This record gives sequence, C-alpha cells and structure tokens, in this order.
Amino acid sequence: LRLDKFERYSLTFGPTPIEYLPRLTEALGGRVQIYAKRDDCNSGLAMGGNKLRKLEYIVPDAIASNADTLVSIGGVQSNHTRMVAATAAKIGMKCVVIQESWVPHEDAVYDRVGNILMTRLMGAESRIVEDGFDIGIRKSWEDAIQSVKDAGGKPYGIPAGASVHKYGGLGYVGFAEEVRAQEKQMGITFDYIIVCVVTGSTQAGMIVGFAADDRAHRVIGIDASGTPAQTRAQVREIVDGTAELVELGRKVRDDEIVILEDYAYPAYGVPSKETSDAIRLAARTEAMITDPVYEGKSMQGMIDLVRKGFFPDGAKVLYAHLGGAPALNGYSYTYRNG
Ligand SMILES: Cc1ncc(COP(=O)(O)O)c(CNC2(C(=O)O)CC2)c1O
Repeated sequence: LRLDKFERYSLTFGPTPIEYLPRLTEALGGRVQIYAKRDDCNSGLAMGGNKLRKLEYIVPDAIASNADTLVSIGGVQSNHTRMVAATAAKIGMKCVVIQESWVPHEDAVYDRVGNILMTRLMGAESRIVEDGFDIGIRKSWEDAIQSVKDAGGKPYGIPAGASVHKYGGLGYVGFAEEVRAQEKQMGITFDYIIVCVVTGSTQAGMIVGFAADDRAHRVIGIDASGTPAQTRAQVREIVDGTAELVELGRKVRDDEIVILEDYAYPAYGVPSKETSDAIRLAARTEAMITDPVYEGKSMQGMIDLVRKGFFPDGAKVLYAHLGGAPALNGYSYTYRNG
C-alpha cells in the first residue's frame, strides 16, 4: 500500500504494543485467545489515543496551508478535541474547539473534568454549544472556522473525529501495516480485530489496510454512535477515498464492511448495564481501563461475541484499545459504587 507517498508528522511514540490478556481470556472460557493493541498508550501528548494516529497525516497539510489555528468539534467530553488541542499546543498553533451537547449527563462536574479540563489546560478555546449529537459536518463548526477568519486568523478545519477529511483514514492503514509486522515478529496471525466505530475513519483505515491481505471482513466494527446507518455511510465513503489514495487497486465490497449495531444502546455516550459490566471485567482481570462512551461498548461487544460462540475455538482476537479513559471522570456519579 502506498502509504509512503504521504508525509507523517510524528505525534506518537511509534508502534504500539500488542499484549496477550490471559486473565480476560480465562474469564471468557479460554477457548478464544484475547490480545490487545494499546493505541491508548501511543503518545505522551495528553494521554494519547486513536486520533493522534490520524492527526499525524493531517498536520503536514495544516502546516503547508500556513494555518495558525486548528478548529475542530466533538461532544463536551470529546477525546478528539482534547487530542486536537494537544496537537496544536505541540506544533505551536492556536486551537478553537466546539463542544456540542452530545450526552444527557447526570454528573454535576461533567462539563469541567477529564477531556475538557485538559483541553482548557492546553490553552484551546473550548466553546460549549447546545446542538445535539451528530457525526456529520456541523454549522457550529463552520461558524467557528469563519469566526477565526473574521478575527484575522488563518484556520485549518478538522471535522469530528478527523474522519471526513481526505487524509482521515491513512493513520489506520498504518495500524494494519504495523499489525502485520508485529504478527511476523510474534509468529502469530490474528483472526479478528475488534474496533469501536463512531465517525468512522479508524475502522475505515483498518479495512483498507487489512484488505491488502484479504482480512477486511475480519475487522469487526462495534457501533457506539447509535446512528449506525449514518456511521456506515461515512465508513463506506472513507474506505473508498482512502483505498484510492493508497492505491489498494480494488474496490472494497460492501460485505467486507462489518459493523455490529447491537451494543450502542441506550444511546451515544450512555452506558448500559452490560457496558458497565464489560468495563468492570476488563478492569478487574487486566487493569485495562475502558470508558462508557467508546471502548466500554467495543469491550461489551467482544465479550458478548465470545460468549455467543461467534469466534471459532482457538481463534486469536485482537482488541484495538483506542483510548477514551479520561471521559470516565465525567461519569463518577454513575460509578460511585465501583
Ligand atoms: C476512545 C475512542 N474510541 C473510539 C472512537 C471511534 O473512532 P472513530 O470516530 O474513528 O470511529 C473514538 C472517537 N471519538 C470521537 C470524539 O469526539 O472523541 C470522534 C467521536 C474515541 O474517542
């Protein structure tokens, strides 16, 4: 895959570790071997996460455009806007982020801890607006870009999750290349990759990357948006654009895009009992912390799939941990009893 055509601005420590999870494997019956690739531990920038892999391929374009301000968008406890604020601080640009009201929350401190606290500490201008959840291109974001221009700045717009951006899928094509190299070193092959999907370019990049060795359909997306049709359409669009850029050489078929819709309930950003049970199981067997918005739901999906016999005995399953733990601080009331 021609990833080498694209400039990458280093924001991470390099290849992320893959580790076997023996106690979680055991707790789930021992027939399916569970591993994790720790993209939650990928960087020293503000507790890291999947968006930095994407931003590595977007920053060169931002610098080349002579911008002085990164402008992005997410929910109040967005991991993405925290990572855009971190990137701006690191490359010496200003930052404006729109925090839409994506989640009906019960925690009194929800709008001042975790991600938004760090975003503010890093000097970004964080503007909370009343608009609700939507993964698409938003007027609030377009208005923020215009407001930077009106103030004489030079904005560079990054859409939600850095997904609907021409280079949004490249980072996770790199993830697939990295996994292949690690499989060689480890002498093993993963049969499935589990990934949380919301704005789509994480899974889309993986699908293109793993299409190179016919494993695109083994990338199992667990929807956490609660708007699966919109998420699927966005994944499809990003797969096609990214396949073109890296010269995959063929069209990815619809049946190679696997997104499971059964675990996003009751709504985006709202954990179910099963989500919280999954978070506790991973925490108590492996001290691996997942969050109620994103990774807790992909963990819930993986656990349910193992228990339902979705994976053949002996299968090796790679859980992509994409970050997200900081948002837990906005759910302290939910988890006040552990
Ligand atoms: C920890 C974590 N895990 C998975 C995802 C889903 O990734 P995609 O948006 O690329 O599908 C996010 C995204 N978060 C968004 C955010 O605003 O933080 C883009 C929605 C995430 O933060």
